[in-house]
Amino acid sequence: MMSRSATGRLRALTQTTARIVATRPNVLRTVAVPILNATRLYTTTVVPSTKKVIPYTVDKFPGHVRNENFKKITEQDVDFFKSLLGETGVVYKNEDDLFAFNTDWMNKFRGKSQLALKPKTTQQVSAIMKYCNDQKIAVVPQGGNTGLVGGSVPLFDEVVLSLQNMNNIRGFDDVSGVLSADAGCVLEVLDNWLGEKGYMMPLDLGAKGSCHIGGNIATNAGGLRLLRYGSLHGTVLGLEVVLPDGTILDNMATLRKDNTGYDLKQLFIGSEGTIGVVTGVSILTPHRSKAVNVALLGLNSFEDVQKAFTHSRKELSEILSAFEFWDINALEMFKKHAVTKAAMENEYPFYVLVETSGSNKDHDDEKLNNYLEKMMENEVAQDGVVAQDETQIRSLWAIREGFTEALGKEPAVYKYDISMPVPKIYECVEDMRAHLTQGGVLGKPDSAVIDVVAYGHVGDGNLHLNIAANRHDKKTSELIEPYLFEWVAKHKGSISAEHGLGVAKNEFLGYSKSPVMINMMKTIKNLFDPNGIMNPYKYLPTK
Ligand SMILES: O=C(O)CC[C@@H](O)C(=O)O
Ligand SMILES: [Zn+2]
Repeated sequence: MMSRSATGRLRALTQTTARIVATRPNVLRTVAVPILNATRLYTTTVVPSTKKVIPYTVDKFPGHVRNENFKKITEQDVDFFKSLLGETGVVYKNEDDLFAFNTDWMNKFRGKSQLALKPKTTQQVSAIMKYCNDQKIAVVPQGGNTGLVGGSVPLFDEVVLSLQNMNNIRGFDDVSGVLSADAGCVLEVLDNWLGEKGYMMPLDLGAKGSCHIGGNIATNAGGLRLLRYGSLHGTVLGLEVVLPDGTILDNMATLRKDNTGYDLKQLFIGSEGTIGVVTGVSILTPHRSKAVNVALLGLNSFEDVQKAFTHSRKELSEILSAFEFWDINALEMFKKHAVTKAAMENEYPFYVLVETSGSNKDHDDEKLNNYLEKMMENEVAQDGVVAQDETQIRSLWAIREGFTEALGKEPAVYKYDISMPVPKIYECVEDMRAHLTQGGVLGKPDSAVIDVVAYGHVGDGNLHLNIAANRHDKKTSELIEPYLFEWVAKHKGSISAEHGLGVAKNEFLGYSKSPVMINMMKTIKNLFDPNGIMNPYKYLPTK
């Protein structure tokens, strides 16, 4: 751990496990200090609890109307699906079993589907889609169901098409690093499997223990490694997709270069199951880094967060693999719900987590130490800890990955995932706090809003603004929306940086896309899905 004495010199702390400390400016060394004891909050399987009474989405967020062009499921339809998938591939009219398919993991959205299907092959997915298209049965493709905008659960009686039984690894080329897998493979399972071969998945999310690679692609999930490895639009080389009419689009390419025509796969990345079902993927995977370091810094202002970020790009350059931030409010929220010891002696308004990944430990250590030393010397950072082993690395990441689940334990939470120029990020948070205080819903003991907390991916200009509340009420909702979206649009940001639109953000698309663009999106949707059966009521504005 590093800390600054009153005289501005760096000093060793007097605690007991192991870390880096600066004894005087320019010299960093490892000393005995404690590491926090944070529990990992994300459970490996996120299953909603049936014990809680969750209101239906259509009751909680009124205004949705069932499209009566869609057929209601009959016993004959169920017989067809059973003949195709067998008894075990069909879940019908069993409230308990259907609960997990109807409810998102945050227990925020709940549909009324009576039928979930669990195909094992692409051919079965194709037969299901052909049947549903012919019969005009609405379908919601579902992966690990860890989304945050209600995109993977039905609203009314749409059939849930779960990819959970399609979880085979199809192949791996250890020269090119290209992995081919079924869409239902769990991200962490793929990452562990690749780990044994010295490779890793190019994306990492807090929900890795539950989310499916197919869902990641359908939502264009960003996550914690995007800064280093880029988005799925770059790493996905090929896709296998079943179109709404059952056609199998086999584009499982493994080529890095291919300039022959429109790059069709890109359309499906981030399409949230509205134009096809992703059933297979080939993805470029990087080598697993031999040397990984994680440092946590305490800072006084968001100005300093930005300075720390700019310096990290300059000083750490090619070994920088993540740069995440959170504010003290997020940390307090984490501590409220997790068993944890403080990572630092004092508290700071802001924290950043810096990760480096490289192939030469000595080289990386030296670079990181130089960077940290500069941050301390220049008073950009007020305090810092550096993880000494894998357990400590996981403990520091557990804080960053734990905010979502901690917030999920609050009575209600308004979640926003926005991107904008980095200097604007915290202005947005402060502005929202002032706006809610002025509006009379924040700041008093009986206020509807408990706290406004902020964290996110600084390197990607992506802020996760979360407003924890005692209840969802009209006054608070109307104060937040469309105020926040107008703010984002004014600063040329995006109303959904990485979580997608689903049923939570689709009506606000106009704040991020022009009418011309929205019309073009609608044309694409109609081209692929003229009957509109794929994940209806979501993604595009309905009003
Ligand atoms: O809870 C959220 O708002 C963000 C979830 C996820 O995108 C993250 O970065 O932790
Ligand atoms: Zn995120």
